[in-house]
Formats: sequence, C-alpha cells, structure tokens
Amino acid sequence: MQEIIATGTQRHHETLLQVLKSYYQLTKPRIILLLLITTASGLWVAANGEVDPLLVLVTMAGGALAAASANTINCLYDRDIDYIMERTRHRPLPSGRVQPRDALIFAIALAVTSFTLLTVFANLLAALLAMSGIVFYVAIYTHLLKRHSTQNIVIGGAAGAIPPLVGWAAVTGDLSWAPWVMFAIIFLWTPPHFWALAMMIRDDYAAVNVPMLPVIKGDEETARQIWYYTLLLLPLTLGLTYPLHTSGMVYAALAVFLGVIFAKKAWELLQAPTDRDKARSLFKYSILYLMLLSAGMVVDSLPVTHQVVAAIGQNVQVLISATGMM
Ligand code: HEM
Ligand SMILES: CC(C)=CCC/C(C)=C/CC/C(C)=C/COP(=O)(O)OP(=O)(O)O
Repeated sequence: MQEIIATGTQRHHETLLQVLKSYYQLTKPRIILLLLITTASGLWVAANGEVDPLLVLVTMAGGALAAASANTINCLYDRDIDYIMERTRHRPLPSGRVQPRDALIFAIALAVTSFTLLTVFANLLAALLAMSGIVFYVAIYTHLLKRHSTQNIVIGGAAGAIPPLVGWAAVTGDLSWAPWVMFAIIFLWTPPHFWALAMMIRDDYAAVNVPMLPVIKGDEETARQIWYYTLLLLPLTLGLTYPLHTSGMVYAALAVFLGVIFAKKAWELLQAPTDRDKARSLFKYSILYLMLLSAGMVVDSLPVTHQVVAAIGQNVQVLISATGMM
C-alpha cells in the first residue's frame, strides 16, 4: 500500500514537472537569454558601467517576462503551421500538451506582471517599450507579415531589437542616439541571423506557404542579401565608439574582430549559396556574435576597464618617451 502511494505521489510530481516544462518551452527560453544579454548592453552602457543591482534585476525580469509573453502568443498564433513543420511539431501547443486557452491566460499574466514590475521599479517608458515589443512582434511580424511578405523578418526584426532600448530607458528614463544605434545593430543583424537558418530549412517553410526569402527568391539572392546586411552591420557597430563615444577602444577592437569573422562566413556563403553547412555555420556564429558583441559593450563600460586601458596608455607613453630620449 505504502509503495502504491509513493508511486502515485511520484507520478503526480512528474506530471507537475512536465506541465511546468511545457509552459517553460512555450516561452522559447534560449531566445530570451540572448534578448537579455542585449538588454544588459543597454543597461550598462547607459549607466557608464555603474549599474544599480536592483534595477538590473527588475529590468531583466521585466524584459524576460515580456519576451516570454510575446513568444507564447507567437506559439499560440502559429500552432497550425508549427504542427506541420518538422522543427516545431513537438512544441507544447501542436503536440497538445498545453491548451490554447491556457496559453493565452499564461501570456496575459506574463505581460501584466512585466508591465507592473517595470512601471513600479523602473519607469513607464521602459514598461511601454517592452509592451511595444510584444505588440510589434505579435501584430506586425506574426500576424501581418510572417505569412505574407518576403520582407517579414526585416521589418518584424524591429521587435527583437527593442530590448537594449528597454535597458537604456530603465536607467535614464529617456532615449538618445546610442540606444538607437544598438537597436539598429540588432535590426541589421536579424536578416543574416534568420535567413541563414531559413536557407537550411527552406522546404519546411515552403510546405506551410510562409514566404521566407530563400523560398521565394532562392539561395543565391538570399546569400547576396545576407552579404549586404553584413556589410552595413560592421561599420554601424563601430558607431558606438565613433562618433558617439559611448563605448571605447576595447569594444571597438572586439567589434572589428567579431565583424571580420561574420563577414568571412557571409562571404563563404555567398561563394557557395547552396551549401547548407555554410548556412548553418553562419547561423550558429550569428548567435555567438551578438552575445559577445553585447557582452563587449558591458565589459567596455566598466570602470575597471577604463582604469586598465588608462594604465596601459600611460605605460606606452612612458615607453615612447624613454625610447625618444635614447
Ligand atoms: C524576426 C526576427 C527573428 C526571427 C524570425 C528568428 C528566427 C529564429 C528561428 C526560427 C530560430 C530557430 C528556433 C528553433 O530552432 O526553435 C532562431 C533561433 C535563435 N534565435 Fe532568432 N530570430 C529572430 C530574431 C532573434 C533575436 C532578436 C534574437 C535575440 C537577440 C534571437 C535569438 C535566437 C537564438 C539565441 C536562437 C537559438 C535558439 C536555440 O538554441 O534553439 N533571434 N531564431
Ligand atoms: C521587448 C520585447 C518583449 C521583445 C520581444 C521580441 C521577441 C520575442 C523577439 C523574438 C524574435 C524571434 C525569435 C522570432 C522568431 O519567430 P518565428 O515565429 O519566425 O519563429 P518560429 O518559426 O521558431 O516560431
């Protein structure tokens, strides 16, 4: 008898865990992680590296909840095509593990919590920007564009570029050139990021009539467009150092280093547009690229980095004057 009760309890726990896991999966957590790293770049650069830990915590939590809400509504809206595509068939809604009504309630609860948290502990602008991210992603990308335009992810990509604005606004209460440049960096990054993936799984999108660029225009044209966006992206990343001076040379050096690798991979894809390995390599690298570039903005903003750079600068000067005297 004892044993049966124990087994029953265990099973109950398993189911609860499985339910939690399904809701967690609805939020597309790995994408949220990268969105949070880009939020961090806005927070740290705006605060010149001296952030208020509570504000960071609240902004990250609010941003994550907003993105989770947006992703859940996207899963809800797209459950018909997700059911057909191999990559998405096992998601919680198409596989029947979560009911659509429950997903909707979950998404609304996430958005309300996010808005409250950001309004109370950060400010209204940060809260409204996060909500505009949800609205843009759901209404403009998912509803209006995704199934109807080859430019779907170019325009829709603006939603994914909002997190640094949220981070910046949380610190300063307003927006200036620098956060908009961070926005533009992610905006230009999105087409290479996504089209590289779309080249790999073109047939899936074709099967559900989603007009992703590689489906409509083919691999060669997509590789060319990726190349153009990459060429625009690289100089833009340096805009934070010159003319804006909100980031320094440590960031600039990293941006050049990471950018050259990005360009190399985009160039290789341009030379062999039908090579799926090249597309896969660029897609994977795009994620690492944005992660490291955003982390670089954070590190560059820290007072300790300024001190180290200044110390190195002084030593170099001493060395130069010493050699001059010889
Ligand atoms: C319209 C814009 C975008 C589109 C259409 C898009 C599309 C996709 C798709 C379809 C995947 C594959 C997901 C999967 O296998 O389930 C993916 C992966 C990923 N995306 Fe994007 N993405 C966009 C923008 C962004 C942005 C702005 C970020 C973060 C800043 C981001 C971060 C990621 C990450 C981290 C992954 C890898 C997830 C994993 O490991 O499974 N994406 N993206
Ligand atoms: C500030 C704030 C709340 C911003 C939210 C922005 C946000 C959630 C961006 C995510 C972009 C993304 C992963 C698109 C994939 O959609 P898809 O439908 O093409 O992917 P799928 O085919 O995998 O479902």
